[in-house]
Amino acid sequence: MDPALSKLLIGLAVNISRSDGRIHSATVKTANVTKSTVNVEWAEKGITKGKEVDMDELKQLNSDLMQHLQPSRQEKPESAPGHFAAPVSKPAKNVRASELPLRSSRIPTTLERKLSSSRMTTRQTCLFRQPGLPPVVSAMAAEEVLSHDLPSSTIPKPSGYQRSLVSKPASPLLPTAEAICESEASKCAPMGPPSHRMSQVSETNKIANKRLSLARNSEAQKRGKFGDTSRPNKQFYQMIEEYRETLEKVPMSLSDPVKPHRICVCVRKRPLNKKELAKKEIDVVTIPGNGALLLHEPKQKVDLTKYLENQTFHFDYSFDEDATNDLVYRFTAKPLVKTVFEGGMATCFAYGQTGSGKTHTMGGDFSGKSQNSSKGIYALAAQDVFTLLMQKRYADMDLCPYVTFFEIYNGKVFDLLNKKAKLRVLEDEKQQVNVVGLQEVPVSSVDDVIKMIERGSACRTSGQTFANASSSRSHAVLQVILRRRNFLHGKFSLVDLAGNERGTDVSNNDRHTIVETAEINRSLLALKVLYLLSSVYLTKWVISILESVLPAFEAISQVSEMEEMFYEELKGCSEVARSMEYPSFDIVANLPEIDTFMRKLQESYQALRSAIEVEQRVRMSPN
Ligand SMILES: Nc1ncnc2c1ncn2[C@@H]1O[C@H](COP(=O)(O)OP(=O)(O)OP(=O)(O)O)[C@@H](O)[C@H]1O
Repeated sequence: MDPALSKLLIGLAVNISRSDGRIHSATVKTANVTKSTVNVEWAEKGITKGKEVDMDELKQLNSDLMQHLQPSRQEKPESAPGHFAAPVSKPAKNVRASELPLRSSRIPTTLERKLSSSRMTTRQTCLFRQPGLPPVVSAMAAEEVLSHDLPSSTIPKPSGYQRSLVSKPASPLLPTAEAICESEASKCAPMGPPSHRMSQVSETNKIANKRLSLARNSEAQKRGKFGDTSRPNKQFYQMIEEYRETLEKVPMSLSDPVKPHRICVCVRKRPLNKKELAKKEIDVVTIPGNGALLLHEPKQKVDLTKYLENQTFHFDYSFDEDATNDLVYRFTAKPLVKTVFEGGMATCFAYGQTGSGKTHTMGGDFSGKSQNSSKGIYALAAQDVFTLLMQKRYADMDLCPYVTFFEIYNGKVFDLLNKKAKLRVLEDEKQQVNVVGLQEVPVSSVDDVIKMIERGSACRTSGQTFANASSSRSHAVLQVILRRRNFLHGKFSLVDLAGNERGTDVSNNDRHTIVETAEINRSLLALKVLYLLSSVYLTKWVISILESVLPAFEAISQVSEMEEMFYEELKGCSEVARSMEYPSFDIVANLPEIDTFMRKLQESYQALRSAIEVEQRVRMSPN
C-alpha cells in the first residue's frame, strides 16, 4: 500500500463488510503499509468493535471514495475541491455518499470464501484499545452507526436491500469475530486527532460525545445483564454471551426432514452439569443449528488484551443442549432400522470424550444414578424393530429377532449377557470374523430388550475419570440381529465407545487406570485410522490396509518427531488388529473432524483455566 494513501485513509469513515453480509460504516484507525491492511473501528450496541480489513476489500467496497483518494492530490491545498484531506465535514459528506452499500456488486470477503469452501473455519477477533474521545471522523462514524441502529442479530434478515446482497447461507452465517474492548472506554487513553480538525468540529464532537456516553451507559447495563461479579473470567463469559446474542439459532425439531445419508455424522452438545455450574465454568460451545457448531476459544494477546477466536465446525446434524434422545434418534439410528430389515449390516456408534454423554445417548437418560433404559437409542431402535416386524411386508418374512450385548475391555471381549464370560474372536473359513460363544438371546418385545440392556449395563466395566464419576471404561456393543430360518438376515450394531482422555488429565491416575486409558485411546485411534483409510471393517481389512500405508508413514516419520509418534501409534494399531481381539462391526465416522473439535475444546478449557488462575493471582496480590 502506498504510505501516502495510508495517511489519507486514517480517520476516514469507510464501508466495511461483515461476514454475515452487512455493510456498514467504520472509521479507519491505523493502516499497515507492509500488510496492506487497515484497522477499522465502529460502535455497535454501545461497544466499540474493530477488525482488520484488506486494502483490496476496502477498495472494492469504497470504489467511489477511492477514486478521490489519490495520494498525489495530498500535496494540493486543502481547499481543493473534492479533496479528502480537506476539513472534516468533507470526508463526512463523502462518507455518507460512499456508505451506500454496493448492493449488486458485492464480492464475498476472503473470510466468507473460506467459510463456504472449508468445513472448519476460524474467525479471529481483532482487538484494539478503545480510544476515549474519538477523533472527529470517528465520532461521525459512530454517530452514523448509532443512528442506523444496527439490529442485534447479525444474521441478515432477508428483507429490503439486504436480500439482494446475501444469498441464503447454507448454515447460519456467523458474525465476524469482533473486537470487544477489555477496558472501559473512560479508562482508555484518548487518541489525539489532528488539532486543526478538532477545532472545526466541536459541535459535531459534542453530539458524538453525548452518544458515546449513552453507549457507555448501555454497556454498563449490559454488564449488569450478564453480571455476576464473582464469576471467574467474567470478560470471556460476557464476550461469548454477547456473541451468542448476535446469532440466529435454528434448533433441530422433530418435524425437520431426515436427509438420506450413506454415512451420517452428527454432534450433540450436553448441558453443563451441576459440578461445572457450581464451578461457574464457561460454556464455550454454541449450536446455531443447520449442522453447525461454534467453538469460542478464549485467547489473550501478549499485551494481555483478551479476544475470542470463534471456529465453526460442520456436521450432518448438530443437536443443542436441549435436544432429547428421541430427537437424536430420529436423525441418526432410526433410518438404519429399515436397512437391517432389507438385509443390511448397520452401525451406529457414539464417540466422544469421557463424560460427554455417550452412554446417556445410547443407553438412556440418567436421573441421578439410575438410567432410564427405555429412553436411549438402544431401546428406541428396538422399539422400531418390533414395529416393523408387525408390518405386513416384513411379517411374512419369518424374521426372528435376537440380542447380543458384549464389551471390549483392555483388548478382550466379554459377554455382558452371560456373566461376563471371556470370549474369543476368530476368523472362519469364509474369513468372517466371529465372536465365538457370544450368546444370542431371543427377544419377543421391547421390554425383553430393555431387560437385556439393563442386565448388560449393570455389569459393564466402569470406573472414575476426571470428568465422569461413573465412566464406562469399555466399548459396549449391543446388537439386534434378525435371523430368517436360522440364517443371518440383518444386523444392527449399536456401539457406546469408551471415552477418551487426555494424557494431562490422567497424570494422577494409578497404574491400572493409566494402562486402561492407554488401551482405550489406542483402540480409538484404530477407529480414526479406519476412517482415514475409508475402511468399514476392523480386523483383517485393517491389517492389509495398514500394511499398505505404513511405508508411506515410514517416509513421513523421517520428517518430524510428531509424525514419528503417529507412525508408532499406527504400528500399534496394526498389531492390535493382527491379534484379532476385536469383533467385526462397521465403523465409519468423520472422526478427524470430531477430533479436531474435541482438541480445540480442550485447548479452550485449558486457556480458560489459565486465565482464571492469572485472574485469581492478580486478585490475591496485595496491590
Ligand atoms: N444431553 C444430556 N442432558 C443431560 N445430562 C446429560 C446429557 N448428556 C450427558 N449427561 C450427563 O452427563 C454425565 C456423563 O454422561 P455419560 O456417562 O453418558 O458420559 P460418557 O460420554 O458415556 O462418559 P464415559 O466415556 O466416561 O463413559 C451423566 O451424569 C449424564 O446424565
